[in-house]
Amino acid sequence: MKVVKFGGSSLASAGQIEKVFNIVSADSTRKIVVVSAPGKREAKDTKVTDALIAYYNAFKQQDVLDAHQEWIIERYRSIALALGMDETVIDPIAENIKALASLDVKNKFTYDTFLAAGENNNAKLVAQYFKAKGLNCRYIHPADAGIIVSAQPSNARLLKDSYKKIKYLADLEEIIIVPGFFGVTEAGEVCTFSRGGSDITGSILAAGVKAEMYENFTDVDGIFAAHPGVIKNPHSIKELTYREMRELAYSGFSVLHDEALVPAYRANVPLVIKNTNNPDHPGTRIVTKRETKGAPVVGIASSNGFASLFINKYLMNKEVGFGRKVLSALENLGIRFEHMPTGIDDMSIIIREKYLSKQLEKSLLKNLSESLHPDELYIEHGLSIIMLVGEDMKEHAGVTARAARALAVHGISISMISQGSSEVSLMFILDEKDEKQALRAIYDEFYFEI
Ligand SMILES: Nc1ncnc2c1ncn2[C@@H]1O[C@H](COP(=O)(O)OP(=O)(O)O)[C@@H](O)[C@H]1O
Ligand SMILES: N[C@@H](CC(=O)OP(=O)(O)O)C(=O)O
Repeated sequence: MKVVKFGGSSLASAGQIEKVFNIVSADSTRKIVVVSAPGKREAKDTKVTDALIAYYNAFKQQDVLDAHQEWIIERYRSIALALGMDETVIDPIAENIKALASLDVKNKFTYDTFLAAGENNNAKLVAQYFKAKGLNCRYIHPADAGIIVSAQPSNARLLKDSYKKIKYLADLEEIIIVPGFFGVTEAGEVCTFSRGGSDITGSILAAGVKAEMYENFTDVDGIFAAHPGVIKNPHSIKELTYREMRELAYSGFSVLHDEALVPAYRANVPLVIKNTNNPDHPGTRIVTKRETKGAPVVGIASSNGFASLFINKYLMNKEVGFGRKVLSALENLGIRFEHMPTGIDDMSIIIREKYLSKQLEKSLLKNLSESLHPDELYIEHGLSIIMLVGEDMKEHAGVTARAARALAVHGISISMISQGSSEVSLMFILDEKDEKQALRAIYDEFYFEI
């Protein structure tokens, strides 16, 4: 059996839902369907999830709510009517959206309950439509599917025991329609994964029922070798390993949530990214191991919003415990870090700017200055990372030199270079203003080999 997940772009309108129906009914092994909330119909449109966030903010500020509620209800109404469904199917959806305003604003799961309503109502609507079209299907709430998660609002993690329950879904007769993006805590509270988390639901269910495949449907013909917003007509990748995808998802390939890889990978379920608008295209397969050797660089990702904490002290390499003191200072302030390129006498800690408030920054510099007495200590903002990814990079000499030369030719200066010992990825850290040009330069350098 296959688990199929349809993203918001695949469910944004009646026309899209019609395509989803055709895809599901074309293959009788597609038994579990995970749906997102209606997404954008065109670039400037608003996703239902974002409209629910705006609704929640108004609710929290005790603002007027009617316009927010109406906009969301209207999204579902226009879809249902265009699908030829009876107007009354909207009644329970409208009631549910309005009832959110009676939740307890102080409950830490209220925000998640608002957001989850986007997928929950959509899954019910889709199931009703599929049924009316003669498909033997059933809506199942994540609590009944067995998706039980830790009580971390907006950042849920599946509790391992959940898999014991989830596997019963494999024995059900009907096609199962499950809303993505959220689970419930042991106390029964609705708790979402982080944004884009319907991909995680699909992966969990695929692992739980030991699916033969997890098909993730979106609006592109698979994963491109670089962001389509920066590179015109980028090369589409036929096959990627889980490790490569993990690196790419981490560093900016927004097409798949990076946490969605683990469940499918551990259960050895192959994952395929496919296009709802072009379902005959084979898409991109994500596999545990590649059969044939690949090009040195299979994908190039980039991401901005990084800061670098720079510490220099003469004879740092001889000072026992130096690194521990740096990491303890970060830990004590609850700051997570991403990378740590080092030299003999210096060390840089790369941190996402969103996790470094002005106040934290001040405390961090003060603590480090007192505990380390460094020669130099400062934080640089406005950095981007460019990540070249490929498991077979280690077998090709000169990848770093080629990438660095491509940047030099365009006059782009590199702040730092970092490569882990597994050599799956090679990272350049540079000024945010150079990010797009750097991506184009490196893409052009490796383009013909990808
Ligand atoms: N390397 C990449 N390959 C393919 N798509 C990418 C890549 N990087 C970013 N994207 C973007 O990701 C989008 C799909 O992700 P998302 O918006 O989450 O879709 P969905 O709503 O279907 O879940 C694509 O439309 C594309 O613009
Ligand atoms: N609707 C949620 C969850 C999700 O996964 O959506 P999508 O599949 O459209 O990325 C969000 O926007 O974050």
